[in-house]
Amino acid sequence: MAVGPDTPITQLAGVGEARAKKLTKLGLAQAADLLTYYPRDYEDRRKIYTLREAPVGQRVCVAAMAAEHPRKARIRQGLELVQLKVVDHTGALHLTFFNQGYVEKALRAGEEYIFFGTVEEQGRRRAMVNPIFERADSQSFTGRIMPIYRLTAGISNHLMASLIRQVLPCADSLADTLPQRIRQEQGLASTQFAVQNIHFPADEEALELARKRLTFEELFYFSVGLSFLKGRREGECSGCSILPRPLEEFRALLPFELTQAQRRVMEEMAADMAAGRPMNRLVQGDVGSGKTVVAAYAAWLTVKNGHQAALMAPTEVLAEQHARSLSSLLSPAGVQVALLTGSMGAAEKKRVRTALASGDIDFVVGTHALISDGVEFRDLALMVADEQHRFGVAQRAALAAKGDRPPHVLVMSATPIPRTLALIVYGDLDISVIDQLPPGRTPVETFVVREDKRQRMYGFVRKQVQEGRQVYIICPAVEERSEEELALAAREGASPPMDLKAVKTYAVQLQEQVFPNLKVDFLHGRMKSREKEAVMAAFHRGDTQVLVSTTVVEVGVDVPNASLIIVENADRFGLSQLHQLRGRVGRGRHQSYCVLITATRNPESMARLRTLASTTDGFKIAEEDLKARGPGDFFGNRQHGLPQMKIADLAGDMRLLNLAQEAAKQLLEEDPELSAPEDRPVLERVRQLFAATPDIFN
Ligand SMILES: Nc1ncnc2c1ncn2[C@@H]1O[C@H](COP(=O)(O)OP(=O)(O)OP(=O)(O)O)[C@@H](O)[C@H]1O
Repeated sequence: MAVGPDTPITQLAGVGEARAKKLTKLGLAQAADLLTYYPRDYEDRRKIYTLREAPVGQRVCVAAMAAEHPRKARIRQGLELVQLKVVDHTGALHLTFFNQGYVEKALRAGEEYIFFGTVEEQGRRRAMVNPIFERADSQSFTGRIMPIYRLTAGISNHLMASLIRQVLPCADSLADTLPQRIRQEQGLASTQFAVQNIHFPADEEALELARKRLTFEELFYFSVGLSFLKGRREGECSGCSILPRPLEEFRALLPFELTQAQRRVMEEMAADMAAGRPMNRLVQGDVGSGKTVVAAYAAWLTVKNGHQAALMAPTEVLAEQHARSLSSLLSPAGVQVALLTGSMGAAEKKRVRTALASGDIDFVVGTHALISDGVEFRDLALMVADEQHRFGVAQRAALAAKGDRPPHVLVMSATPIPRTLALIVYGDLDISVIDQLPPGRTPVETFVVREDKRQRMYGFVRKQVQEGRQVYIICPAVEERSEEELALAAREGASPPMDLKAVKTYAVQLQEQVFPNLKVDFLHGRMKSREKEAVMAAFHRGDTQVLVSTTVVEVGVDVPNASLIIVENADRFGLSQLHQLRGRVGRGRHQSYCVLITATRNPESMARLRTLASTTDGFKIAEEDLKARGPGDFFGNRQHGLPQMKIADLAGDMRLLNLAQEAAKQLLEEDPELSAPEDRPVLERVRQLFAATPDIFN
């Protein structure tokens, strides 16, 4: 049967109904899907050893002849094994296959095979368990560089590779969608060559060429799509024009001088908002760099121009804090600030909604509830969102559809994102970076500590409190662990989350047994909004000295008098998250400390924690985190509304990204509508790639 790009996988050899279901889970339904299911890694199986030379303990290929008929034996119910001896002119090797009954018939005495597996020494003899094998004259899976694929239970790498081998011939019928001139300029291989060699590379050089071609292509189509998105916005002149006002007028409201970086970002925003088209800007800043005041400035400008502004915070705790501080900052300037969160009483919510619709409230601060149905604005001209909100393309489009014209959008990110990644995830946004901390901050001293130092650490807590400071103790609470954290813990082979300190129990225990003379309180995400508010307010006032909490204090919480943060089970958190947590201290004039407690013996986990202890540069930490966890985990399964990358390695493909962006720009300058015959396939590919992104073409 000839396989074409749209041949269903069920027609491939080796795929029954059960396997088809599993493959569908991986997004594989037809031949074309397999062609773009790129390997995650490769294994060099080119060298074929003699039995004597094969190194012990490594996965290697050996060539040998079956010296006998395989012997099958049933050990017990559910356990069956096949054994045989293979030989070459240098020696012998004993093979054992568990539960692979077919081997009995697949291997024949006197025939030559290649076996791939780990050579073990069993006493004086050499052995291999469950090797992969094929006839010596075949060399499909041995004797070459083998692709390693992402898999799912019930689908082996061997099977995946054999499926891809079946569909590879149809790569020949693929048209090359990259215009010839771009291919030539960039020195790129053809589609056929690239697809063939990304799966089954002839050698390292061919693999490199294939990877370059496919990565470039992916980044190129992505860049073209983003240019369309941006271009559409720039064509929209319907944004609300916000007239600039002297920065000094706003500065006069503040108790401190703005940093140079804050001023620069404020000017960038003001220029965007005055331009008559909607602003779409991402403001990044390390922890404590003073992002709130930048957002406050945008809101102040908007309101002073007679429009409304909204700010969405990632948690209720933070929404309350922002509402409080922004209200005290901006009300002297005549700005009416209100809070709106999901758990407020119905009557209260109704009152705020009515006031928003009538325009009595100028600036509303809330959680995600703000963009839920039923919230109407008289004249919303600015939306400030947090990066954690997944406030991607789709959400922005939904919001734009609410009013008469799209509002200005400011996305705040407390997680410094490496620049490559920011370009990809927020590629359709302009980016500003607050790369300076307010003056007078001393870096937080960070220590990685083992359980046996616990008593000393409690002593340190008492000392800090005696000096008038306050302390956070963070526990990863069972019920609040995200899937991301669970996956991370599972990967590191950590025990199930039973031993984790549950917040409430731990707080009570500390109060009664460890700090009877201090005031200890606790906070977690499951508490009622009012309770949370009361706990945070008491901590802000300094009534509580030790606050035991889950990561609800992770982002944004600002209590400058707190000088010590202790993180229990620190190895369970991602690096960027720990950096955020650490950012809760060191926000005032006092020398501050971060203590990371861990019981882990895993060297990688320890290395990660030490990285954190050695630097306070959030961008450096984010890069390490990205390297360790990969972009998928780094962002969780965050929907940003833009296409997923299949091959581009976001941490490392900066140079290719630049080339691809340049090429995209040049192409669109030459042919803005992509209407020339050789450019039309580009348009088609971009359409497919961005099929799920609302609003890109129309
Ligand atoms: N230019 C400045 N000079 C002095 N203090 C400042 C300045 N800008 C902001 N601050 C203060 O620094 C603290 C941190 O500011 P803010 O809460 O805005 O940080 P952030 O960037 O949101 O950090 P995080 O992401 O950690 O929440 C606040 O107490 C704020 O009042």
